[in-house]
Amino acid sequence: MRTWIDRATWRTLAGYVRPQRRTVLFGGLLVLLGGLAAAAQPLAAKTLVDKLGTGGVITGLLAVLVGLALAGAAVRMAGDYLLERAAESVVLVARKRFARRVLRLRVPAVQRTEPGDLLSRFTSDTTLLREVCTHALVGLVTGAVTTVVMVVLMGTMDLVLLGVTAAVLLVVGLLALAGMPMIEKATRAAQEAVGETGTRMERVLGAFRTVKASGAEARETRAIEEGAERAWRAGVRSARWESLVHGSNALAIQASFLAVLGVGGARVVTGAIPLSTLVAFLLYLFYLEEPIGQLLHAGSRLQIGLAAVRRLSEVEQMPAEPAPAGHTAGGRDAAGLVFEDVRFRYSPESPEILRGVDLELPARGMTAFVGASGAGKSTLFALLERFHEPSSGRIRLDGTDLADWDLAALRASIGYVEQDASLLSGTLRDNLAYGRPEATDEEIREALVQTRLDGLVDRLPAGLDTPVGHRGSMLSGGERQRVALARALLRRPRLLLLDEITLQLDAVNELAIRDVVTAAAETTTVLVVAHRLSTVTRADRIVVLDEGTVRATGTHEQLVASDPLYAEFAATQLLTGDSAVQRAAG
Ligand SMILES: Nc1ncnc2c1ncn2[C@@H]1O[C@H](COP(=O)(O)OP(=O)(O)OP(=O)(O)O)[C@@H](O)[C@H]1O
Repeated sequence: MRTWIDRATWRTLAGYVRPQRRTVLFGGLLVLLGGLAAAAQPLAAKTLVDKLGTGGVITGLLAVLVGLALAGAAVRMAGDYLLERAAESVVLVARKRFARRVLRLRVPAVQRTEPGDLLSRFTSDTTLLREVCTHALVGLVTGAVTTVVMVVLMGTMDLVLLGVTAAVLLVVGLLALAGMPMIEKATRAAQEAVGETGTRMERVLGAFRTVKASGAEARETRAIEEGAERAWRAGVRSARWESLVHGSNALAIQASFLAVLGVGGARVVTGAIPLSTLVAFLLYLFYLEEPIGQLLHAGSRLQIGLAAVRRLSEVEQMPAEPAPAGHTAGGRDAAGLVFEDVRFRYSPESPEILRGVDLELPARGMTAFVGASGAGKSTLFALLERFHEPSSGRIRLDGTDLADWDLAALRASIGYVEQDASLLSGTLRDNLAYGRPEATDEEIREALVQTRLDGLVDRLPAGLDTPVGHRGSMLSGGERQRVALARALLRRPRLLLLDEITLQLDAVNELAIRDVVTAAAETTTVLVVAHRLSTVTRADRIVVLDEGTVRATGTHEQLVASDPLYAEFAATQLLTGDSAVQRAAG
């Protein structure tokens, strides 16, 4: 059975339980002692009945019985508490491990997943671990040990009756073995459906206005409801198998009871066993229901947990970036960059996006990348951040291959403003200081003035402490861009990557931002993806990308004179808007 031999799943499970092993062991021992105290009760009862028959004094024995019951219950309670505590800790460990792993995942790995699904694994699947790692594992051991002890004790009393009992119990065992994998399968299906529902929900919330503007509310509601119903159906399927497995226990015990009563009664009549043995045997049968129930419950919980562990370990096996080494800040000077025959495709099946990029960029100054949509401009930036690795060729920063840089040190050198500048929910201050939490108020204010956001901050009700909403939805597109630029500048980068940041800005702000970027280029290596003529004419050099290769490099004037295709591109595709900028400047 796949369930029992899947090594990765067991390894992950063991990883969650290991930190709690002492508590689990001790708690399990207490539960076991409680079970054994219960197991001793029928024996004491048998002696009591025997004593009653011979007219002996029973007060001492009665005290032992009460003492056993009380001590058993107390020990059991303490054991249960310890196991519950360990169970919560197991969930905590799983959540921490999951969070650590997710944040270290490589960008392409995350791009292939759905955030809603990852979220459901983080919140829902980890919760399913609560019982599996403690109660289920302990239940398996204590249930098995108590059952064996009881069976041995029953065997010492009468082997014939034990044979009758064993035959009936065998049926439960077979039923349970058949049902267990079905529980795991149904649980996994239910959790997968929960993940799909989460994905669908995240899709809606991520584009809430588009959903409304497209009138897609009913369609999306139906899709989410269908996912929820699939989860319900699988959950019910699991419940059906669980109740079958658990219910078979009571049925088997009752059937054993009747069989033992019949066979045992006959044996008492023939004098093969005394009445007290039959009474004790029947009592054992009833006590046996608990450890067997424990075993079955543990087995089914284990199946549910294994389904969850399997989903969590799938994420553990996704490719991750190396763990951060000691953070080395690197130098402060502008960075020199060299691309050597860089080729790249997003996946083995996808077309080659960069097809041999050769480029040498000096430290300091602004380089503008221009080219048709899809030429690979943003992809080049993604390679610099090492979100992806080149398929072949090398990129060298300050003479060192990017692959040999400590990832944290490399990223600490870079300020990156993406095409769709992402803000995080939180306050404006959180967003500005995100790349450099230790930035002082003075530095933040300076970055605000540079990016012309000081006026906005003065207008906001709580100034820098105003929440910006989910993904910055309470700011305008242009404001988001400028916050992202201020955030990048605050990092004091050696290499500033700006992906189409002026597109959403009005003339006044564009002019201001251009000045900031030009000033930054005096001390920093600035690479911009440019769509405006005004940006390229200010650049120290322009790199024309054409279908993944460098078509030409030079200044605007040089390229207009030497490259008819660039001249045409500049005339038809670069946005001018210069008259508005000039007016603003004037
Ligand atoms: N994660 C991805 N997986 C697969 N293909 C991708 C991925 N990201 C981008 N692409 C493809 O790679 C090509 C280059 O994309 P890139 O974003 O680098 O272009 P660009 O020059 O920046 O274009 P634009 O000016 O429109 O932003 C495009 O054809 C795009 O469809």
